[in-house]
Parts: sequence; structure tokens; C-alpha cells
Amino acid sequence: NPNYDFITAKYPEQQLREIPRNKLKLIRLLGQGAFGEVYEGTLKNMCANVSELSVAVKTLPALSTQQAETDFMMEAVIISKFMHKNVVKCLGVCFEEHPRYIILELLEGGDLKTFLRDSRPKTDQHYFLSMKELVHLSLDVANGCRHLEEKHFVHRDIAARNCLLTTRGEGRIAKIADFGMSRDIYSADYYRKSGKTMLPIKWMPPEAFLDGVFTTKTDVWSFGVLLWEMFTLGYMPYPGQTNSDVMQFVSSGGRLDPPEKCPARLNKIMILCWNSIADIRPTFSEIIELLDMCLQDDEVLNAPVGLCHFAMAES
Ligand SMILES: CN1CCN(c2ccc(C(=O)Nc3n[nH]c4c3C=[N+](C(=O)[C@H](O)c3ccccc3)C4)cc2)CC1
Repeated sequence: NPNYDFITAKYPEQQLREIPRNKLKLIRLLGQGAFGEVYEGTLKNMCANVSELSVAVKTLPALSTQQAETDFMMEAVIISKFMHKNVVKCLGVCFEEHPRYIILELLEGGDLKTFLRDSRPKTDQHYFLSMKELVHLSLDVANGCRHLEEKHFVHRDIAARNCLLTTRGEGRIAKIADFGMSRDIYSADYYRKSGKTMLPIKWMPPEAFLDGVFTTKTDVWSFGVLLWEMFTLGYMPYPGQTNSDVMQFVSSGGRLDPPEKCPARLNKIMILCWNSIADIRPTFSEIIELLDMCLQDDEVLNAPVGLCHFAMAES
């Protein structure tokens, strides 16, 4: 939505823009987050060409601790640093009074994981997602990740659940939209939050869950897992295995099985992302080149969007 660019481009990226609360109207609840709630809302006459702009409003419950307030603001600071079509835009904040709001670009398609799971072939369903569409969504996220990489920012939680879609229909664009994990590392009570149960172990490389080492190559590993989520249409990785099973399995060389009927060229990218030696994993620029080649490869484009038939209840 070009209006977002207009609003956010006018203001230097590092500064948070305080938006007058009276220009904001909350319409409906979109979802509940760990932090607070996310509403769809409208922003009144912020720029010349539109009278009302639809936005997403992230709220911090009024009775939050000082730490939660600081963490909440940190998320706005982080998101405001980025200006890229595959990273959710921050239009401004309402921080002067309670409840505090972060005003974000509205992405109406919901999260990527839910979309993938809802796209699974059903008996009566006629429209299936094509491989081409899945590769395009993968490229969207890879481009967003490359922007973070260029800014030397490590996300730490690249996963389908943290990406949002502009729409579910044709022309959908995927964007990185949750920075909760990278925000938490700035939090004074990070160690309380980061208890093993809270960490996205199934998306993490060995050096991260064994030694706490996080670099852009951590995000490359996670992107490989996101590719696996993409081509299994939203399965939980390592189905049926616990986090400690996975730490044992992965640190001794085990890897996710390639999604069923998934073309070799795509599987190859996942395997490259899961190299146990972080520096050997590809850059996001290289990943983008490899995905672009998938778009030229008929073996990829004509492959059926296979659905792995795991015996597991939770898929
Ligand atoms: C079939 N229907 C289709 C429509 N659907 C929705 C469900 C949820 C949303 C939604 O939350 N959209 C958002 N737009 N911008 C932001 C959002 C969330 N943000 C956040 O910052 C949230 O924290 C966040 C971030 C990443 C992923 C999820 C939530 C920023 C939109 C449509 C429901 C099912």
C-alpha cells in the first residue's frame, strides 16, 4: 500500500513518530499476542491523498510492568529501523498516554503458517496453491531476511508463524512481521523469558541452542526450516519429537526429511541452510538466486504440491 511508504518515508527511520490518539479509531480485534492485542483500525487524514488509512494497532495492556512497557517500545524502535516491502512497516506510536499503541501496516491475509495449513487440498476444494506461488512466498521472506542481513540485524525467530500476508488471494505478499524474539534480547528479564521452553528450538541451529551463538547464519538455518514449513503446507517440524529430542538429533547430524515429492532443487537449498558449519551456509543473496532458478525450472513448477503423510496427529 503506497500510502504506508508515503507516511513512513517522510520521517527518518530511527525516530518514533508520535501519532495523535484522536486520529486513531480501533475497529475490531484481529488477534491476541503474547504481548497484548492487535486490532484493525483507521488513521484519519494523515497524508494528503487519503482521508482514512486502514492500520493494525498493537496494544500494551494498561496494567503492564515497566519492563513490559520498555520491551513494547523496543519492538517499535526495531521495526522502525527497516524500510522494505517484505518487512512490516511501523507508521507510528501513541506512547504519551495509556494504553500505549504501536501503529503498524495492516496485513489482511493473516499469518503464513495458518494460510499454508488452510491451503491444504480438501475434498471439495478446487483451488490449490501452486509450486510457483510457494516459491514466490519463499522469495518474499528471503528478500525481507536479506534486508535484515544488510542491516546486520539478527531476527532469531524466522518462522512461518511470524510472517504475515497482505492478502490470501492472488498477488499476496509475505512480510516478516514479528520481532518479539530479537526484542527480548534487549530485555532486562531476557533470561526469565528465554527458558528452554520459550526458545524456538526446532528452528534453531546447533551453535544457537548449544552455545547461544546467534548470527545472520542463525536466520539462514531458520529460513531453511521455513522452506520446509512452506513445502509441507505448514507442518510442525520434526513431527512427534520434543525439543530435547530435536536438540539431540540435530546436534548429532540429524536433519528434517525433505517434504514428500519436493523437487531436488528445493531440497538442496534446505540442506545448504542446515550445514552444521554456520559460515558455509549460504547468504540470503545466494538463497534468492537459488530460489529464482527454481522459478525457471519446470521440474519445480510442475511438481505437485505434495503433502507429506505423517502418521502424527499434530501435523
Ligand atoms: C481467514 N482470516 C483471514 C484474516 N485473518 C487475519 C488474522 C490476523 C491479522 C493480523 O494480525 N494482521 C496484522 N496486520 N499487521 C499486523 C498484524 C499483526 N501484527 C503483529 O504485530 C502481530 O504480533 C503478529 C505478527 C506476526 C504474526 C502474527 C501476529 C502486525 C490479519 C488477518 C484471520 C483469518
